[in-house]
Amino acid sequence: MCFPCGRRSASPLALPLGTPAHTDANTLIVGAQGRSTAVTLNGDTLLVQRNADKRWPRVESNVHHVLWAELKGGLFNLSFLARRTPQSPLALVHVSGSVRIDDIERAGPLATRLMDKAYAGIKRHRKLKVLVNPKSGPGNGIEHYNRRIEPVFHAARCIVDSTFTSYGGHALELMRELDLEQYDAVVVVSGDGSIHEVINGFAEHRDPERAFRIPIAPVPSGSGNGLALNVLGVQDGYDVSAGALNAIKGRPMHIDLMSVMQDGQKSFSFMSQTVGLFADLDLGTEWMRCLGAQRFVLGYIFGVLQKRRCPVQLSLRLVEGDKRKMVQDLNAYRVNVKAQYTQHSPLSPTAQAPTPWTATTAYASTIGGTTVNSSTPLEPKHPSPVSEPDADGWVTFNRPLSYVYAGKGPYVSKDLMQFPVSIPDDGLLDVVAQELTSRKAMLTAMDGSEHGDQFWLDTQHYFRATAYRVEPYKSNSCLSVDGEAYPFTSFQVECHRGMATVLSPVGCYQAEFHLPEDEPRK
Ligand SMILES: Nc1ncnc2c1ncn2[C@@H]1O[C@H](COP(=O)(O)OP(=O)(O)OP(=O)(O)O)[C@@H](O)[C@H]1O
Repeated sequence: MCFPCGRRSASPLALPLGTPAHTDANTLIVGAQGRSTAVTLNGDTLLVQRNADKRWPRVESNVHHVLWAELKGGLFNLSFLARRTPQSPLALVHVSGSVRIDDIERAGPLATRLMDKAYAGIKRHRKLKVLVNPKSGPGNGIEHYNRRIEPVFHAARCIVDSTFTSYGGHALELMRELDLEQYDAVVVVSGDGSIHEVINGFAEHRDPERAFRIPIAPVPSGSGNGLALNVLGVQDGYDVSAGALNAIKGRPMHIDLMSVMQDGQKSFSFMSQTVGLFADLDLGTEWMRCLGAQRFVLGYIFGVLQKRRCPVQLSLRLVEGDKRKMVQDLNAYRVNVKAQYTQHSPLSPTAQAPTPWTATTAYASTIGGTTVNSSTPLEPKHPSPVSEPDADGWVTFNRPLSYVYAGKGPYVSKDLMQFPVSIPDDGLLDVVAQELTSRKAMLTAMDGSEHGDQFWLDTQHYFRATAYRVEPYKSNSCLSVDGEAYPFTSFQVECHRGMATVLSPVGCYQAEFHLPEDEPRK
């Protein structure tokens, strides 16, 4: 019999006469006549047919979505995640019932085979520290946790220690004191603000190096959910069940962190820092939190109509300024990481993710916007937007700005792939300097921003750098770090290679970005 999430099985019963026998060696009939369920494992495909369920009679899934399978006291129990349609979120399905006496000998080995495949190389019974932010996004974190996340952990027999955060800064305090022996991963049911706190809590831990080796698993319940989108991909980036599955089955992946030095204080950022238009819209739309990600779109339109100049001086320690080369580096990286990422690397608190990425081709040194790498002899079409480098290799951006947006990870929200060529662990951060341009051009730039199309705009200057500095020449503006408000004073950011760890289903950011087939947009 199949039960929706939460209901428990019937007691083991001898099946009545007349129950159909199993149809082939890979199929097991579970439950009593009339309400029986056929469970078939064929390669990696799990098929569950439950004729009594008129709404969802045929459930197909991948064996990697199996959370648990066992034969216990004559009952066959199976829990897994499946999609009702290819676009649906993952739903929890339970099958539980007695098996025929004749089939008992096959039921045990089938359960073992399901579990061996489902957890190949992955530790079972993960010990999870779960943080739930009740206030993130539209404020339904607790409901999501109780209805859709905790039942998945329960089905996978995880050992869960959960805390609902009570105030801003609570997650940071908990992570600062975290007993590192106790957990395999920290699961964060929130948006990016609570992840920012977890990172900074680890940084303040008495053993920060070990704390940063504890992988973070984002479960999206905020507005932007940048980390969840980058780790889970666009389809699953807003699916709390996919986030829970990644907490149970994901493998460690290194990510770079960025230190933000401001007024003698150091903090860490995992996603982004922005001043100008995007900081104003991020921080100025807090009151629209109930709208979820839509608040960013409305904030952008409002900001463009105001057309304010971003009052800062931007300097960078530049490594690459050739957009085409960046796309080529990204795709070389993706080929490499997919080959390196083993499906069977085990997860334990001390497990090592694959080593941080080293570019196979040396980075070009880029001066004044012109790449001086002999393999990509592109001539600049326009006067350079940056100065000649000083003795320490710093250049200064010399055009009026609408915004500066810097960070790691392609998506900052579902509607904006701001850093399409970002690589998780190469020690470089991406810096976007958007020139002040017409309102029409800025509104048009929204078109395709979910695919990163704005990357190709001539007025969008895109740099890869090891560090950058922002010096405001006015005081009345905003700085947003990972979506959190910071003082609007001078700051310098440096990239720290592979410093933190996240759980990932695939070992790299899940976002495709390629060279355009036709000419880039102007
Ligand atoms: N119980 C609470 N009451 C008030 N604020 C809280 C509480 N728990 C956590 N917070 C704070 O809520 C802030 C916002 O949370 P979060 O970033 O998770 O959501 P969001 O801003 O909607 O999502 P995103 O950052 O993805 O846009 C965090 O900075 C965190 O400090």
